[in-house]
Amino acid sequence: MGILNVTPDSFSDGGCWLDPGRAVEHGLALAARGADMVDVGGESTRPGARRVPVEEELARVLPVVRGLARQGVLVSIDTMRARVAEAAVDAGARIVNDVSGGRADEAMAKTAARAGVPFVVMHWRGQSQGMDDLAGYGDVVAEVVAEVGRQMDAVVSAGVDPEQVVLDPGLGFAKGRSDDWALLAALDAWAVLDRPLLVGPSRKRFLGELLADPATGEPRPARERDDATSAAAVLAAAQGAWAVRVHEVRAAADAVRVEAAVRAHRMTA
Ligand SMILES: Nc1nc2ncc(COP(=O)(O)O)nc2c(=O)[nH]1
Repeated sequence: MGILNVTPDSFSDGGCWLDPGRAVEHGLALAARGADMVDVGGESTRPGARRVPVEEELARVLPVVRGLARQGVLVSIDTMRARVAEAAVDAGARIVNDVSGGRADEAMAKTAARAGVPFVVMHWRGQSQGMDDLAGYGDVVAEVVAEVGRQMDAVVSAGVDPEQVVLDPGLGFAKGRSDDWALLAALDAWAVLDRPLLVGPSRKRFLGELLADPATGEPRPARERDDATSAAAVLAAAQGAWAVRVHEVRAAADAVRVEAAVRAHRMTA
């Protein structure tokens, strides 16, 4: 899943694709470089981000969703708003990716149900302003899986077809320093929910901290975390992830193809 943030303030690529024409070009480039789908988002979800008015979010994403869908790209809409999801599906989006898993907008689950498209339910504990202090787990893997399981039950009871649900551990969302690593190291724990898993490690803080400058302790800059992202992508693929959400598609797509080749060889050996 290639990331296409049409925002001025996303943490690693904010402002690059605000022009719809450039955004569509970049989405096509992501598809050409190996993305099976392109995730279009019009509202940054980085910690501390302020909400964007719905009209502004619509204005940012709809021309891009339309332009990409028209060219045959499988488009996912990254939004917490039912109204944006509905308009994006009308414009050709075929997946609804809601980082709040239907919790930020009570109309979202019914909208996703009506749209009849795959619905990503990500682990989320609250809006970006206070997200970091919503961390705090005893057993992060067990608790996150349980919380997402409950959220999946909630959207299914609102009418979403369980077969359409995709789950996501929400790396970087209400997670402390070691939580992201614990989750990435134990994706097999999600098998209990028996749903495809989307994982989003790309350029995130836990990678930056791992790669911090030994002299200064400064985290590696976000744009210099793509190699680590590709490594995380392989580890997710090796644990059976359905998809990995990344900025630098070519590197990650090539890396997971290596993993698939090794896995295929093992099966035939
Ligand atoms: N399903 C899903 N969607 C997401 N959307 C935005 C971000 C934040 O990263 P960005 O600002 O680089 O898009 N991360 C996720 C994620 O981990 N999973």
